[in-house]
Amino acid sequence: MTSKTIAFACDHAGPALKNVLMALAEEWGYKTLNLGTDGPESVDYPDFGVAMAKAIEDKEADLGVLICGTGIGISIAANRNPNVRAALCHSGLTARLTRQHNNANVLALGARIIGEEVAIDCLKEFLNTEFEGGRHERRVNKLS
Ligand SMILES: O=C(CO)[C@H](O)[C@H](O)[C@H](O)COP(=O)(O)O
Repeated sequence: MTSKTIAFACDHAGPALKNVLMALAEEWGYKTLNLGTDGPESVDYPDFGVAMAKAIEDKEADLGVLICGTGIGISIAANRNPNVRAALCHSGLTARLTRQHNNANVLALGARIIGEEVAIDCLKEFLNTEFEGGRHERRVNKLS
């Protein structure tokens, strides 16, 4: 059992995938924080990227998952906050490596780019992988 809280946010391209991933995270013992959006009405991804950044900055969540059509716009928005290292991933391997090397604290996914199984794989690797530190710590420190 983990006491970590994972925040989830998406634009209108992501509610279906967000619900699948949130349910899985809860099944795996994580607390979840849903920052919306929850319906198909068109919204603006920066609003949700910024909401995620605030949740990370305020320590309401330990890690986050962002979803938009490509994962690009919403990760750009979140990454403008210096507390966020959002990584756009398209495979379990990239999700694992961004935890090991970049200490990414937010996983970004493109709901119109990858399928559900790949997204689940990304989430599993992201949540089950620790930062390696060492030479990577020096590089991550230079990001801020
Ligand atoms: O920000 C994006 C592109 O990097 C996302 O894919 C958005 O979800 C997309 O732009 C939304 O597009 P829509 O035509 O308004 O659904």
